[in-house]
Amino acid sequence: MAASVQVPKLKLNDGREIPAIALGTYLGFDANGIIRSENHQLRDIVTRAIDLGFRHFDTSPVYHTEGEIGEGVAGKMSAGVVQRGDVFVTTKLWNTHHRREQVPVALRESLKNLDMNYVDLYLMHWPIGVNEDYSNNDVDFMETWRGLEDVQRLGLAKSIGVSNFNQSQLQRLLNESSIKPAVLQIEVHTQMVQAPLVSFAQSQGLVVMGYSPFGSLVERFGAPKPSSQPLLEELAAKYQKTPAQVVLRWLVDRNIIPMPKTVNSKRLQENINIFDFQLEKEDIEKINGLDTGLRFTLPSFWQDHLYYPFEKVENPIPSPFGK
Ligand SMILES: NC(=O)C1=CN([C@@H]2O[C@H](COP(=O)(O)OP(=O)(O)OC[C@H]3O[C@@H](n4cnc5c(N)ncnc54)[C@H](OP(=O)(O)O)[C@@H]3O)[C@@H](O)[C@H]2O)C=CC1
Ligand SMILES: O=C1CO[C@H](CO)[C@@H](O)[C@@H]1O
Repeated sequence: MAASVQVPKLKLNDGREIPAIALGTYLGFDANGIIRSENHQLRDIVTRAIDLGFRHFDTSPVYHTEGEIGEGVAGKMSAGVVQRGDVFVTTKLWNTHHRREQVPVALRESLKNLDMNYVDLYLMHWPIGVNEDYSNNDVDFMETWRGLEDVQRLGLAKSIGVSNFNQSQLQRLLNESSIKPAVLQIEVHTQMVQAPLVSFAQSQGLVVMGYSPFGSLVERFGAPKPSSQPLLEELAAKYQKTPAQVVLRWLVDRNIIPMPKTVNSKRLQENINIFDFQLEKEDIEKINGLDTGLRFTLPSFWQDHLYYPFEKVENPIPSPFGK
C-alpha cells in the first residue's frame, strides 16, 4: 500500500488551519444533468484518498456527493484512521437559498447529507440568487452573507467564505461584513492564471482555493491533452514529475489550494504526491505565461443577473437549471 502523504496546512484569518490540497468531487455534467456517483464510486475514492493523505474534500449540494463523502469519512473514523477533527469538509450554499433565513436551512440539509454536525468551511457558491424555478432574484449577496455569519455564530460552519466573486464584489464584502471571509474559491489553471484577483484576495488575508486545476489540460472543448503542452512536458522532465503534478505544484507555490477531481485511484495518488518538490520562481513565471483568460465555468445564462461576476458574452449558453 502507498505511504500516506503528510499534507501541509495554511492558516486562515479566523485562526483555523486548512489542508493545502482538496479533493474535488464534482462529477461533471451530461444530457441528464449533473452526473451522479454510481456503485459507491465516490465513497470508495474518498476512502482511498484518506489512506493516501487527503484530508480536505470539496463539495456542494448541487454535486450530489455530500452523502458519499460523509460515508467515506465515517468509514475511516470507525476504522480509527481519522477523527472528525483531522478532516476538513468544504460545502457550499446553492443559489436557490440566498435569503438570510434560508442559509441555516440549506446548511442543515447539507449536514444531514454529510451526517455531520458541522462543516469546516461554508462557501457562498455564487453571488447570484435565484428563485426555486430558477428565475433571477435580486437578493443582495450582503444579505446572504449575513446568513453565512449566522451559521458560523451557530457553530454549524467553522469558517465561511465565497466562491466566484469578482474583485469589486469581494471589496464590497470586505467593506460591509461583520465577519470577514476566510476563503475565496475561484477557477485557476494554466489558461486562467487569475494573477490580479489572487493577489488582491491574498493581500486582504484570504486563502484562495483554485478550482478546475486541470481545466486547460484535459481533453474537453478541444483543449490539448497534457502531453501536448510542451512547457509542462519540459518541466515535468526537469522535476521528474508528471505535467499534472507540475500544474498542482504551481498552484501550491502560489499559496493557492488546488482541488483536483479524480475518480481514478492511480491519478489520486499522482495528485497528492506534490509535496516533495518545489518549482523555481522562473518556472512559475513561465507557467504564468500560458494564461489566455479562458474560463471553463462561464454560466452566461445568468449574465443578466444583477450580481453576475464575469464578463458578458454575445451568445449566452442555455441554462441547464430550470428556465
Ligand atoms: N466553486 C465552483 O464554482 C466550482 C468548483 N469546482 C470544484 O473544483 C473541483 C475540480 O474541478 P473540476 O472542474 O472537477 O476539474 P479538474 O480540473 O479537477 O479536472 C478533472 C478532470 O481531470 C482528470 N484528471 C484528474 N487527475 C488527473 C491527472 N493526474 N492527469 C490527467 N487527468 C487528470 C479527471 O479525470 P478522472 O476523474 O478520470 O481522473 C477529470 O476529467 C470540482 O470537482 C469541484 O469540487 C469545480 C467547478 C466550479
Ligand atoms: O461548482 C460548479 C460545478 O457545477 C455547477 C453546475 O454545473 C456549476 O454551476 C458550479 O459552479
